[in-house]
Amino acid sequence: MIEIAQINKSFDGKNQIIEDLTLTVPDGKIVGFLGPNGAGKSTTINMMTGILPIDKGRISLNGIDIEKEPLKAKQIFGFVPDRSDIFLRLKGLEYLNFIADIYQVPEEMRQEKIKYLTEQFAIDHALGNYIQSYSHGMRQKIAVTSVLLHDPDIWILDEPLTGLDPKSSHALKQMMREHADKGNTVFFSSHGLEVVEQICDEVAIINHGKLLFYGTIEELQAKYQTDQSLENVFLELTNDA
Ligand SMILES: Nc1ncnc2c1ncn2[C@@H]1O[C@H](COP(=O)(O)OP(=O)(O)OP(=O)(O)O)[C@@H](O)[C@H]1O
Repeated sequence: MIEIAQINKSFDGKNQIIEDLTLTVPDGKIVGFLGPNGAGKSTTINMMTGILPIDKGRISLNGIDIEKEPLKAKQIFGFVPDRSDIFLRLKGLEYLNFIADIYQVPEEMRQEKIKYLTEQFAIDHALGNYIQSYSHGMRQKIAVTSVLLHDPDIWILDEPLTGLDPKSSHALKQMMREHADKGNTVFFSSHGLEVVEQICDEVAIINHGKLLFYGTIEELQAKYQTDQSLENVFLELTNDA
């Protein structure tokens, strides 16, 4: 579970980028995090993962405060950022072993996870090559693999499906479903409303750093008294004009 309680963020001390945002992401569900460009999704995720300090408010992951106990909190979540900066001069397998060392993943589990994940993403054949030689999609896949190696309870994914081919995208969506069905937390940001409609149990919509809606798509439609697609409701909800 992720508990975000009244968080605020400003980069210049004047403009409030995130304002009194409160949101609880429950276990056992896939939750989509939506908002137009610049709404504050990445800023929120960066605070959830301890990359950015929180001006006011608090965030806890499975009850562990990200600012008070950052190392403990970081052991229980896996984070795929929107842009993955990975070590291009390492070979795929070297990189995965490096990350597995950091998280102290036992040898047997490491082998098993690397085999399973890289086969799912069809990059198992390329693990002996330098990451530098990988395509954009392959780099994304190795980044996702590295994040899932230590089997984190909470998955936080910033635009995880961007750049993945249909087969790998399908595999990742399936993994997200299985992970949530086991009672874990999956939280991901996306601009792909069709994907969100397809796999999310609930959605959180923000604009200008404020939460506009949190609930199921059916609840969203009921609230706005419409049976329109998520895309249409989203456009209406985030239309500033
Ligand atoms: N380091 C920073 N310094 C100053 N302003 C920033 C910084 N990072 C983000 N912002 C501003 O904060 C606002 C929210 O940005 P953020 O990246 O969180 O939005 P987003 O919802 O993730 O957008 P996108 O969908 O385009 O990725 C934007 O107006 C952005 O310009």
